Amino acid sequence: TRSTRPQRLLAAVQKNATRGDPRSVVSAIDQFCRQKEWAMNVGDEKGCILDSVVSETNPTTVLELGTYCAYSTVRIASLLPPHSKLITLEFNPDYAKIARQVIAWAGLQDKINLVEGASGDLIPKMKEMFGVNTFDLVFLDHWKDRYLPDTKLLEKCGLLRKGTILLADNVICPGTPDYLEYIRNSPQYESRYFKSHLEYTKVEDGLEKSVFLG
Ligand SMILES: CCCNc1ncnc2c1ncn2[C@@H]1O[C@H](/C=C/CNC(=O)c2cc(-c3ccc(F)cc3)cc(O)c2O)[C@H](C)[C@H]1O
Ligand SMILES: [Mg+2]
Repeated sequence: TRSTRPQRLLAAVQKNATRGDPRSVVSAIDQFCRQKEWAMNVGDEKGCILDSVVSETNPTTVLELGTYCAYSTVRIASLLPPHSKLITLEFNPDYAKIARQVIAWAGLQDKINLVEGASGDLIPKMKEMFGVNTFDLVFLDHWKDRYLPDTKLLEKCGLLRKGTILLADNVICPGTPDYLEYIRNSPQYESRYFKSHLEYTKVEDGLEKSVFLG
């Protein structure tokens, strides 16, 4: 049977990227998506904004919602200080399988915990599963209608602390209107919009960075 796009993306990584070199994995995926097949990775333009937020946050504990092919997973983990942890949640086993291989090619297995399952089920288990107290940074990039419920769940589970950063992809395209409305009007958050473009296109999109005020 015909291969899937994530399988072809992985093949491009294994062909064009250097084992153990996360930046070459990121470049290989961007090249594949620009030259061969579009895929819904945060991409190189928004990726630079992601890099700057990660670098200035210098997080010890990161949560990513929606791994897909692990493009942003690798991008984030490559910037983390030693002994820091990135937990990424992916409920589709086929994508998880591809993502694990991309992460392995980048040589970042020691910094990344990919957990298969739905965020709604796993977020309440973060403390018991990983001894996480609170997250320093959360990257939201899963189904767009799940950003708001999962943010409220993170609050309820006490996984956010004063200063925790939430960074949300696609707040314009495809759009996350209920999340934006909530986070921009809540006295518990200070938000800022970083205007950019939908990955590999000229369509407007952007990232919303929100600080939890506690
Ligand atoms: C109930 C489960 C919730 N909990 C969950 N728990 C765990 N994992 C979850 C959960 N919900 C989803 N996932 C996983 O995360 C991934 C899903 C990612 C979704 N991303 C988009 O839909 C998107 C679209 C466009 C786009 C823009 C313009 C276009 F024309 C076309 C496409 C661009 C973008 O940058 C985008 O990120 C993965 C596929 C999916 O298995
Ligand atoms: Mg996205």
